[in-house]
Amino acid sequence: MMSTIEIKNLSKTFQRTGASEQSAVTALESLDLWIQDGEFFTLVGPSGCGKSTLLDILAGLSSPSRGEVLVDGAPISGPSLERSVVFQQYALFPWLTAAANVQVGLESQARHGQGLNKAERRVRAHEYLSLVGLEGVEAKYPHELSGGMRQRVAIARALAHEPKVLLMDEPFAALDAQTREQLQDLLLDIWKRTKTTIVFITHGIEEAVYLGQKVAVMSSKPGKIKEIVDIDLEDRLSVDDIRSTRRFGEYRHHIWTLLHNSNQQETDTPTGKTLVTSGAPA
Ligand SMILES: Nc1ncnc2c1ncn2[C@@H]1O[C@H](COP(=O)(O)OP(=O)(O)OP(=O)(O)O)[C@@H](O)[C@H]1O
Repeated sequence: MMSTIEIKNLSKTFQRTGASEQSAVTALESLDLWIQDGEFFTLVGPSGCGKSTLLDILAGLSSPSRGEVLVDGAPISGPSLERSVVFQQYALFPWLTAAANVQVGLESQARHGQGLNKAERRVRAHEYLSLVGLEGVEAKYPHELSGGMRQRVAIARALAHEPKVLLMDEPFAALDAQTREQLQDLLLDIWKRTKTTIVFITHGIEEAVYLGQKVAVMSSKPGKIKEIVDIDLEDRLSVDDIRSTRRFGEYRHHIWTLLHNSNQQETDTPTGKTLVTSGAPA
């Protein structure tokens, strides 16, 4: 089967120029990952381990120092509407209405002759605002919306042109706990409906376990994948309060242990299954 994203031997080094000398920071070192088509893949790791660097490379905003990243077999050569990004801060255009913000990617497609006409774009924006639970806010400007609503608009905008991959860099970190949980459920619901491949970065172990089919645990200095944990839980949306179940707690604890014990070589898995230690398929 064709994988959507293959990361092979990826390294990223930043040059730093100080007052007297040049130094290099290795943000990512020899990373291998394989993210399947339609997978919900979460990444957790300590601050500075290279999560955003990896996402920027996947987005085509930054290029690898070594190694390669392939999407459906083709190397990434720059940003593309096939890979949408949602950042922590609501990167909406303040001078555009919610509907116009959602249409930004659609207009870009139309300029390249592949898109919808104006009336179709308006309908599509309405559809995607409804999908994120924001019917009726089409004409509102970002400053008239709450933080959670703005992030919903950002998700609608990222999805409206139907990308293959959704890249999310701590998208819910700035929200209050209740809104965050609502948007987690909304995202799971959208993922189930659209089967878009999602790569989701978070600081939150619980968030990673709740959302991910796989959780990649990173270690820092230099940034590496420490372990990939397969999360074998029921459909989160069909179980009441899955976060309180024993199994959920075991996954959370296992990942917590990985993050807090950087010298640890092996750990037992919550389910007794063998953990995958590299992202590459066997
Ligand atoms: N443009 C840059 N120039 C120099 N160093 C950089 C640059 N971008 C990132 N780094 C360094 O690379 C390392 C990884 O940074 P990155 O932002 O990817 O980490 P992160 O895991 O996303 O951190 P956080 O969780 O705090 O957002 C850090 O040491 C950082 O200082």
